[in-house]
Amino acid sequence: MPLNCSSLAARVPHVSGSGRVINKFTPNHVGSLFFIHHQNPSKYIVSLSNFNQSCSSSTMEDQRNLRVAASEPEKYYKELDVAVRAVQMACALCQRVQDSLISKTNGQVQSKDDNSPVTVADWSVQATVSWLLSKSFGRKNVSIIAEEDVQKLSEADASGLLAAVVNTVNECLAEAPRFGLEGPNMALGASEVLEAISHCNSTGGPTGRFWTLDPVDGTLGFVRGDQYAVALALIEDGEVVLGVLGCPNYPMRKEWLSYHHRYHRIITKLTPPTSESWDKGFVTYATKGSGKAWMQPLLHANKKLVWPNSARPVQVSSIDDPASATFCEPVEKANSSHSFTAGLAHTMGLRKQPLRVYSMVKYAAIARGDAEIFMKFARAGYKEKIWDHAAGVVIIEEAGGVVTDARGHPLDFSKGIYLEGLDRGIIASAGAKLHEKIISAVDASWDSSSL
Ligand SMILES: Nc1ncnc2c1ncn2[C@@H]1O[C@H](COP(=O)(O)OS(=O)(=O)O)[C@@H](OP(=O)(O)O)[C@H]1O
Ligand SMILES: [Mg+2]
Ligand SMILES: [Mg+2]
Ligand SMILES: [Mg+2]
Repeated sequence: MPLNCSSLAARVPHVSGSGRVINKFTPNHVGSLFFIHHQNPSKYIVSLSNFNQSCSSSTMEDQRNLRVAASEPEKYYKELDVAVRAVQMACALCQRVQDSLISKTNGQVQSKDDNSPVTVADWSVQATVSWLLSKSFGRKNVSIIAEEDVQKLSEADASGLLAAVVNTVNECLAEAPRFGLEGPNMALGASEVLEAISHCNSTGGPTGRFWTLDPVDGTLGFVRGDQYAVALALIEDGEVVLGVLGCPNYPMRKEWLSYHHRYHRIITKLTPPTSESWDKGFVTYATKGSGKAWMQPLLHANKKLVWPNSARPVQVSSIDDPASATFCEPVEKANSSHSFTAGLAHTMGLRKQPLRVYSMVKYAAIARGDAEIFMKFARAGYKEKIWDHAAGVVIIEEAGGVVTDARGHPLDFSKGIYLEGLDRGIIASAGAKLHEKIISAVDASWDSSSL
């Protein structure tokens, strides 16, 4: 079989036509140069040996990468690959549901016991991702902690809601082949959908492996037509080892991030759909210890895109002067004290207005260099949940940033559902220098605060 771009691309999920040149193939390759991204070198090597081609590396660094890749296959490759595809599918699902929520306002938003909102999208994403992980890795090998449960869906008067969830899940899973995943042979029934949701009943802890999923983070933003995220992470022996964040409404012009509430209207009126797939939304991801974080466009946003999807690296901002830094925080005052962060901003000499954005999109904004600081100080007694942070933490760290609690201690994902022991609040920043300044500012003002 001749080695050419399409035959190799068919075997190597992340190959694209726009990466860095790392190899010349000789003697029989078709086309003079091949372009490849670096996040999957091990697969790449497998393909080369299958084809029995010789290759010459273009730089010393590439030769080193190739040797490393050949001797040490990338850990969590398969998990990352499935997780990225599943989050891509979840983003497609969410966009469909958000469009229908906004155009119809037909009451598909429910309230949970704590009065927080939940929608068809939250349950449907949880069922879909749970089903896809079980399909890919075997149900008994997959443990998941996720936000939603089936209680409300199982109530006697919830048959309409359950039917909407079942439809939404099946509509999404029918698209699985386009994302390179296997869907069900026939549409799932209500009991299978409920089973997939309630399979997410892991309690986490310090040993073993489990996934953590926030099917829709920032549900309030979601129902308001604004920012939200789909967050999936894998935790092994208490450490987040990979994270994937889908941010379907993230504008490629970062100034639009702060246009919340009016965002949806503006983005749909001012930017007609074009062939440019980067106008809005992406999936960002990283594997612990890789030193790289990636971002790829949403597949469904551009019907012309098929898997393998292309990715590009993301990096935190190099700004370390607070005067030029942008800080982001939750939109809702109830979720984080705006007055305390305003005081910190003043003390540190931050000049810019806070960027208030719903959901873990804030983590994505730091990872891709659109903001430098994220601060969250929840009211005393509120316990942060692991699914609200796990994916964002590993992505920021691999993009070059720092995430700790507001005392400077790492977040502890080994204690079950909650980030037990979290001190004061959460700080993420683009680098150690900025980070230290924030922790010092918190130290200086904590005792006089009412938190
Ligand atoms: N009282 C209180 N204090 C602190 N945090 C809370 C609180 N209530 C909820 N939550 C969690 O906040 C998640 C959304 O967080 P955000 O940072 O995006 O806040 S905001 O929506 O921008 O205000 C939100 O996630 P989702 O439920 O997935 O939307 C909640 O897990
Ligand atoms: Mg959440
Ligand atoms: Mg949620
Ligand atoms: Mg919620």
